[in-house]
Amino acid sequence: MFGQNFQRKYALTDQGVRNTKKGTFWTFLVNLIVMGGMGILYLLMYKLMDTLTEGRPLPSAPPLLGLVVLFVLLSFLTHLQQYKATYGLVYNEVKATRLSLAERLRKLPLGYFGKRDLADLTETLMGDVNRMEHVWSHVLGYLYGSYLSTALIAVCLLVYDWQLAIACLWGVPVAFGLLFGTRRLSARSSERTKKAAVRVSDGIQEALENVREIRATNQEVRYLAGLNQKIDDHEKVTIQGELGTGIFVNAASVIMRLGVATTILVGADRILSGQIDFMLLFLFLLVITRVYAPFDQSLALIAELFVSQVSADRMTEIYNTPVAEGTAHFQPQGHDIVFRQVGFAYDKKKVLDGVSFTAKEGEVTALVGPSGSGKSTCARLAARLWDATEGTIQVGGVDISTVDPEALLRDYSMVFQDVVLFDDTVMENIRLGRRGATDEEVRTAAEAANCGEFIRRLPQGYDTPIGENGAKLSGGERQRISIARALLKDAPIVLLDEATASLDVENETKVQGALSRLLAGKTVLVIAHRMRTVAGADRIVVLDNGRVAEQGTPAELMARGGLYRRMVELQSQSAQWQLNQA
Ligand SMILES: Nc1ncnc2c1ncn2[C@@H]1O[C@H](COP(=O)(O)OP(=O)(O)OP(=O)(O)O)[C@@H](O)[C@H]1O
Repeated sequence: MFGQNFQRKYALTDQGVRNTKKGTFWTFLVNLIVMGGMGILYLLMYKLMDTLTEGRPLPSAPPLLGLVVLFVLLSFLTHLQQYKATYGLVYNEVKATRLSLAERLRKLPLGYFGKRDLADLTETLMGDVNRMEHVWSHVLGYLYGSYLSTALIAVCLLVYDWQLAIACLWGVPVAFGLLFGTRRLSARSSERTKKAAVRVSDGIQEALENVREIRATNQEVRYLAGLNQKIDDHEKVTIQGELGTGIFVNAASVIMRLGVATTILVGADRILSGQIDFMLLFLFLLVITRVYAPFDQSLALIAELFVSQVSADRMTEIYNTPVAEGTAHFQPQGHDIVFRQVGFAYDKKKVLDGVSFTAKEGEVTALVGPSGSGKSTCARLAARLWDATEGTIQVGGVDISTVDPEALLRDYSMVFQDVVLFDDTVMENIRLGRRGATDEEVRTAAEAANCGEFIRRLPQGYDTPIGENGAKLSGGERQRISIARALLKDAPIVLLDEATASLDVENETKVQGALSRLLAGKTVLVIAHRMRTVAGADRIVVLDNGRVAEQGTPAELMARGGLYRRMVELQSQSAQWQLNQA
């Protein structure tokens, strides 16, 4: 019952499965003990009836009182344990699940993040886990515990009097059948609601991220109208979904309660024909109230279970996506990067084909080519941010597809155009380059990256918080911080993606000074659009439409008169372009 399928179905951790078992056991016990309470009531009634009809003396109070006290005590203790095993333990499950999902996401190949965007994944980590928390704490244990206790009670009733038992229990399978029959409908409407919710989060995130562009193009009214529409759609499908589920749950509950009427009818008929006495009918009526009580609650719970299946599936999908794996033991002979007949496709679109080149240790290898020719893709593959679909990439003679990405990336520093900074102090943002670096080492790296001067001007120097994604810094300052990080890491391979593209002349000179310190003696793979930047490279690989068009030293390529030369000439023409020429 609680095997692997169960675990996957409800996206539970191993501990979560153990907790659910405990919750089920205690719910089972609680239901039986409460049923025992009904037994005491029945006994009391039986004795009273004897007194009234047969004139027997009233039963002695102490044993009955003892029984009641025992019942209260047992009931209290089992409820307490049930509470602990469901609500208490499950709150840890939420934390454990979020951590294990985050851990899994950390290891997934970048390609996965193209399939599910940020808002979608945030919705899983926050919304879906929250929804499942309610299922784990309020549903699973109760439901499975109630299944077991009802099955046991049903068997006892059937043995005792099968006709009355059928009269009182027939509604249970019919009600459940109705809910299970409409399960697909609930799941589909829940999926619609979920998609609409993700569209709303996407819209809000996009609006916040692009607030500058929206204002600059006077699109506020149009954009907000679009967002409003998404919110209205979400509201509509949510109401439709809840209405649909509500109708089925209430119908199932009414059907189940019809069992009381049939029990009375069958019971009355059998009393009249002298087959049973009134006390037996009374016993069955007492028992069915207890059988229905947990199931009444369960019907709503089952509906919730169906609706929440979409959330569980979205979490399980993360667990089931294969992670980029490999050996943690990475000991290359040197750090030459060798591409051999590398091919790559994003989904089905092939963007690299038969790419071969070597970026040697101690040299700067520049990747150039028209926009969309595959330069950034090559850099991503070189760091195993994605895996090549054809050919091999080696670093120091080791095929990188066999190396654990985390172990591999210890040997890489990356400086990209879009620098990512965290909402923390300058000091901690640079220290990300090498955890455990001393304050002094951070300062030395910052000075070498020409950061010292602007950091000293900040109100609290190195201890100044820089806002979300470094909002309080200029483009050049952000880029120099990322170079300081790379200097601190001092990895043997440096990947540079158009690092100086968006800077003014003064900043560019400062960044370039910092870069030359960073690059000395390393294997450097640089993606550059400006031919001026790459004229000093040792080797240039020219990509065109996903293939290597030509490669060699800048002088060789100039002499060859191919694509590289054309690009150099085109850029020197455009360098003379001025605003008034438009
Ligand atoms: N995540 C992605 N999913 C799908 N296609 C992508 C993705 N990233 C890039 N591409 C496509 O792959 C091709 C190569 O892109 P790539 O970014 O490597 O080129 P590039 O030479 O670096 O371009 P640019 O100089 O404009 O940055 C392009 O056609 C691009 O549209």
